[in-house]
Amino acid sequence: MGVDLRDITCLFGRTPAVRDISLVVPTGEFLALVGPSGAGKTTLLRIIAGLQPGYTGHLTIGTRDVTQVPARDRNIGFVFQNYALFRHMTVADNVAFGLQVRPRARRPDRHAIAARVTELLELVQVGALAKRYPAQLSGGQRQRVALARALATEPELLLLDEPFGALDPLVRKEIRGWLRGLHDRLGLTSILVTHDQEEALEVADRIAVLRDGRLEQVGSPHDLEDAPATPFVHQFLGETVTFTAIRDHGRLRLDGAWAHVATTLPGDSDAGGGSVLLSLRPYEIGLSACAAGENGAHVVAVQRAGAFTRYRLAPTTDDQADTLEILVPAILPPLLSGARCRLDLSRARLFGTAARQATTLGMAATVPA
Ligand SMILES: Nc1ncnc2c1ncn2[C@@H]1O[C@H](COP(=O)(O)OP(=O)(O)OP(=O)(O)O)[C@@H](O)[C@H]1O
Repeated sequence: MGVDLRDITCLFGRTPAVRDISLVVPTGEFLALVGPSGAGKTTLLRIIAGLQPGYTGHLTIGTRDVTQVPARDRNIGFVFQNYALFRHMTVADNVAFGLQVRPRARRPDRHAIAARVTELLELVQVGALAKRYPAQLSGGQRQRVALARALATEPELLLLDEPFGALDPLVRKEIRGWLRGLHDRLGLTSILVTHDQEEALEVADRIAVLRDGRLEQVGSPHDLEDAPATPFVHQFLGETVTFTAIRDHGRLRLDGAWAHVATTLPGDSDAGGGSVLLSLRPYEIGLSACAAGENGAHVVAVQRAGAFTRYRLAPTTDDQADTLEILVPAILPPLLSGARCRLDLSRARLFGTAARQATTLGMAATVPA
């Protein structure tokens, strides 16, 4: 069941928690909602769930305008981090609960409920734990049971708010891969709120980045990495190294402390002036030995970091304030501390001050540098 949000705004007092968000989540998609704390992720999820009154705009789930439809009639499954299981009920009773509280006309009989519970517990791989109480389960098992409970009423839309937040990283990694498989097998539409960018990049078809209640960008992990709409999106999804450059008749030149360092820069499709932000992942910067007479960056420190070598570089021998750290695959011949080198920044995304457009080298390569 797809979701269509149109011009959704939600105020708490006079403070907007969600501002004018329009977003379509097609049937079958796995969407991750990410953003800093307070960005409005939970509020948006609660609006879709029907748990958040007082918003404006239009919300369609499937083909139904549900703006005025209460939560219990939306046929949605929820799993929240703190959505504790009922402690006094067994695992099986917890999962059966959603079916048992249905009005008599829509409630399956006792045998059908028992069969459904068995099927769901098998599905989430906790079939042997049906008679246990929540206190007798591990965190990962509890979240699987919470998921089985959410799926009991056969929702077509699954909303997950930090469902794995309390789990240790290894269990978390395993359970999210498993959740993605379940989503595909059951043909669900899922929306996952997460603080964990890696989790979002790993499981989601598309990621919606929220900031201050606004939708900053929505796209596939690939889109967001290759063509982030704003520096914020690029920085939010991973570590970055940034430089400022000046636009000068279709060419770029670095500004500030790095201006005189030998550098290969990306092409620029904008022939105007002004300054540009160059943003790269630390492992996207290339290092090579300087040509004779070139003014290279200074290698201040070299340290092996797993599959990478971590270099600390400075623009001059006595500038310690502007150093930057980059990662280079450790299989490349190492440069020694004290060496001088040319920087290859050609993989940078460019963010113009006016247009806020991202350009990758691939997109800009048709324009002579
Ligand atoms: N019931 C409420 N009353 C007043 N303000 C609220 C309420 N719920 C949320 N807010 C505010 O709305 C904004 C968005 O909150 P929300 O919980 O949606 O953010 P979030 O992105 O989910 O944050 P987190 O990642 O920390 O959970 C925040 O500024 C928050 O303080």
